[in-house]
Amino acid sequence: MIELDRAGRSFKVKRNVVHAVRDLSFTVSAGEFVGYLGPNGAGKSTTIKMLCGILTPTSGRVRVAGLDPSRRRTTLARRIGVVFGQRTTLWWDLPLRDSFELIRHLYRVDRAAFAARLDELTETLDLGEFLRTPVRQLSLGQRMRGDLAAALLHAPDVLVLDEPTIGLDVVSKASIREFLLRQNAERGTTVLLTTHDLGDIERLCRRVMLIDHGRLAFDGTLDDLMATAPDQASLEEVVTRLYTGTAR
Ligand SMILES: Nc1ncnc2c1ncn2[C@@H]1O[C@H](COP(=O)(O)OP(=O)(O)OP(=O)(O)O)[C@@H](O)[C@H]1O
Repeated sequence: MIELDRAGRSFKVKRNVVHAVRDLSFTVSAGEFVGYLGPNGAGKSTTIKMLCGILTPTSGRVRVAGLDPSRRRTTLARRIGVVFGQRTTLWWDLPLRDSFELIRHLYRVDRAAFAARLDELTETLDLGEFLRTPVRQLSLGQRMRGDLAAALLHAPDVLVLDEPTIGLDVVSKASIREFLLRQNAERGTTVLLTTHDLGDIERLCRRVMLIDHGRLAFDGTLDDLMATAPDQASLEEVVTRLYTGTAR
């Protein structure tokens, strides 16, 4: 479902070249739920932007649902849902329901399919109480649930999440995690999750990829990841060792 073959992306900054992502190869199969970890500045957001076609790779090849994201961005938009936890894709002054209606038009979702999907998402994400509330009046947790619904209204095959639980309290996090697990298990949605919250990884991901300085530093199961450190180490300790290079 997601395929990177020696993908790279660099940026020219004044006279220097920043290699945000280099020589990155991995495959995510349909139905997988994969955690994508890495320290600040490792290249996670750059990877995600290449996956949704916002950035074109400067080398190598990227495919999502068989499509070249930067060339087929509009076609791909029907197959992929993206949530950037730090930013909203909703219209700030509009009631949540109106944002969803605009998204229905943008994605040309059939009216009946949209109504059914919205009912389902309203129930599973518990949106009923604030569907008529302008987005700017929503709490962070409510807004995040709205953003998740917006990313899934067109029933995409792939969901890419960039820090979807950032700033949320434990109860809101738990309900979003529960929702994502169900979305993956019941609908078979492929999920790539970027997060600095290791609780998200422990609760949701069987497979973990770790990127550091733009390169893939680990790709395996959560158990394999834990096995890189001595017994009894917590996930936080394991990841810290990898980030600081003591395990390499
Ligand atoms: N548009 C840009 N122009 C120049 N440099 C960039 C640009 N976008 C990203 N970079 C650089 O590329 C590197 C990777 O950045 P990226 O945002 O992908 O990291 P990240 O892993 O998402 O980090 P964080 O966890 O802090 O969000 C960083 O050194 C960053 O400064």
